[in-house]
Amino acid sequence: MQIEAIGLGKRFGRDWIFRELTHTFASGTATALLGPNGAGKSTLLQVLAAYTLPSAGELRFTLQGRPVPADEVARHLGLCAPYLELIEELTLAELVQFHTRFRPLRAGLSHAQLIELMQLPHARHKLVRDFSSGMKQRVKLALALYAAAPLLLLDEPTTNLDRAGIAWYHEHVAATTPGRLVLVSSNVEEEYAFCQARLHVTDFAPRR
Ligand SMILES: Nc1ncnc2c1ncn2[C@@H]1O[C@H](COP(=O)(O)OP(=O)(O)OP(=O)(O)O)[C@@H](O)[C@H]1O
Repeated sequence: MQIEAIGLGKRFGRDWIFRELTHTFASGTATALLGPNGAGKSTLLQVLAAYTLPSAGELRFTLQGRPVPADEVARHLGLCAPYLELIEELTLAELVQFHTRFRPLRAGLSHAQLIELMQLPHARHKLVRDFSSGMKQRVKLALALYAAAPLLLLDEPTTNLDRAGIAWYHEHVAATTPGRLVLVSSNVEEEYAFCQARLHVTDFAPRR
């Protein structure tokens, strides 16, 4: 997947968050979207995911040389974000079953193997509601990382992870990101250190 942003802008009411953002996010690259709290990292990620409409400019999505309409981008992405809720009434096994019906796993990976990769086989029949926040984050990350999706979007990916969880994140990022277009919204260096490119949202902040 490649995303081309041309003169992209987003505003809420009268406040522009970013403006005149022109950038190509090339297939096979990982880019960190950086900036202080409130700079607009999550907003930019959501606009680039075609979750939120831009207020100005244009986005072009291309997959293997073919244009992808914005309303089809969701089918091609794995997303892990704090605002993405897990279905808490399901057990982990049920959640994986449900989620993978519309977001299949990469070829050859079974549900049981994914739950092993999460290091949660002991919790497979436990309600997600009763998971710790770190366990929930590992579930969210694994579902995104191991989705058969050419676009991977990670918003504050190490939220709620302890040291072991962060080591787990690094291991699975290394295993799953090559060849994909990856965008990481973050202000924690260790969660975006693997990214080859950096984009500072504040470089596109309008003058007030
Ligand atoms: N739906 C919305 N309506 C109005 N304002 C919004 C909305 N979503 C975000 N904002 C505003 O846009 C600005 C950028 O928010 P955003 O969450 O994108 O920043 P961020 O860089 O991801 O911040 P953080 O590091 O704190 O997560 C903030 O001022 C926020 O209040």
